[in-house]
Amino acid sequence: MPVDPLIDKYLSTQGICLLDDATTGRRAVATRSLERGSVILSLPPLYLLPLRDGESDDHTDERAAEHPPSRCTNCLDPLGPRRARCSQCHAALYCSAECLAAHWRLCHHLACSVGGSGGPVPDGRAAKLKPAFRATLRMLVGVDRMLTCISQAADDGSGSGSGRRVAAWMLVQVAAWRRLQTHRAEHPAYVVAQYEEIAGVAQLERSSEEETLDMLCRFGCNNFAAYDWRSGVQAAGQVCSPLASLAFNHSCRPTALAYYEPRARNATEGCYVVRALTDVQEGDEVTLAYVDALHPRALRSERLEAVYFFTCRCTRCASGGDNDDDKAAAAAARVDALLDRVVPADRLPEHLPVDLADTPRGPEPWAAHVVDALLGLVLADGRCAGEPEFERLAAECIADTQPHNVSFAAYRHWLECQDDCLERMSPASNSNVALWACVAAQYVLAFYALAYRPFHPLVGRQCLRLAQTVWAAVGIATPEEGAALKGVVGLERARRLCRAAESIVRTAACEREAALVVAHVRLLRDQIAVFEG
Ligand SMILES: C[S@@+](CC[C@H](N)C(=O)[O-])C[C@H]1O[C@@H](n2cnc3c(N)ncnc32)[C@H](O)[C@@H]1O
Repeated sequence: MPVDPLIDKYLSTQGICLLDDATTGRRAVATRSLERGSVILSLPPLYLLPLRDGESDDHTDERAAEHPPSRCTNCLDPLGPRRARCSQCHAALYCSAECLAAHWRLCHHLACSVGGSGGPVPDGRAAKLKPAFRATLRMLVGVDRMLTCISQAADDGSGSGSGRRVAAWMLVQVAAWRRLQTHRAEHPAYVVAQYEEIAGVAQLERSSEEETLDMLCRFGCNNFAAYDWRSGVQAAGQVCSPLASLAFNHSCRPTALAYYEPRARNATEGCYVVRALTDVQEGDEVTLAYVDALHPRALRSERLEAVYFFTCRCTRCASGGDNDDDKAAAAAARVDALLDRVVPADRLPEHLPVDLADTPRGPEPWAAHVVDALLGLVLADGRCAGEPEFERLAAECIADTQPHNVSFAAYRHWLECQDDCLERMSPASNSNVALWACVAAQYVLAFYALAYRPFHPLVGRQCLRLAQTVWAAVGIATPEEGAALKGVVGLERARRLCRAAESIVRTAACEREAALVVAHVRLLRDQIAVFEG
């Protein structure tokens, strides 16, 4: 059934359509084949909320203080000395005059002066609210203002001389906003009580309290986090992009990836971008991961049920095993079952390099084999024929492992070990620290490759991290340790990892992130080339 003429038309130009689905409401299906890395959607969000220092994207941090704005309203970069302030509302802050101009053209011309010059949140009123809810209040007032301005300007007739222009993307986003699910009845009482508190402070002129509560429920189960492209793990803002929320269902084995791109390709303004993580065939569903695909199934389900109010029916969670038609999904489900295993409390410490006194021999064969298969696939050197082949090989590599080797607990252990070693690594440190860092980084890469798609930017970034760690280790190793290092992961491997990192981030990462990773890769490859004469 058609959803909305505007939405249907827009999506058809992107190579997808929305189909009714008995389980999920609607699902986005490819109407032509979409190549890995291709942009499926690139649309400015209806609203982008920069988080302030101390605020988290889920607003659960009760200690969060109401700090002054710390990030640019347009690109989410930290505000530096070149900061610029909108001269009309005096509220919107930008990292530069360029961002101010881009944001004005994009949408600020529309909503800037509405509601006086007091900024997006009514003066003084925000102070009545617990700090943890203030980001939601700012989002609520901001989205309400955008919706009002867009409908008023559309009624005026765009270009009518009021200076307000309604762009096509705004109408598409508003049409999608109206169709988003609220899951109102499923919100627990304590969440509704929080929303009532926020609605009471916001006092939106054009929306009743009921409508305001619906808006808050929509945010709760549809908004996305925008990550800082430098760290990739720290939320820098919250994105309200209704079309992306309406179109894409969740999968623990998603076919696409979404991120906020401050200056998207062919545009000066920020867009919420959805890109294919793998080749998508005509008729296949395009999905995103609403939760971390590396988390065990129980943790993923818990979060999906608590925040998004559904029981996941994705191919990975619904797969019955070997008899499935979708062999790759069955392999992913087998990997899932292994990652889910519980480690007896007394087993994990055996693997901890407690005092880092022992020289590591290298990671266990399964991890080295998974990394080899990954490099074979990405570098297309004939050692791994394609993604299904990679998934089959990866599942085989870990089939006979023990829970203390392959499980979520083991992943957490190696991640902590990597971070710990990297922090301690210096030219003066015991060079075993560097060797352990290489071992840990290789394990982490193997886990990423198992749980995310091989061309996921996190996999690319970890390839770079491992290559950088090897290079740092070379700098501080004694000749004997150098020999041990070769056994762990040598410079030839580091070179291959560099090529893989570049290829992966060029496929699906945010452009700014990809540019940063590529610059690091180039530097490292030059250093290795000089070292080897
Ligand atoms: C952001 S919306 C996605 C669009 C939605 N299908 C629609 O028609 O509005 C999220 C909602 O879609 C449904 N959904 C998304 N992914 C799902 C999945 N893997 N399993 C079951 N339901 C899902 C749930 O009702 C969820 O609350």
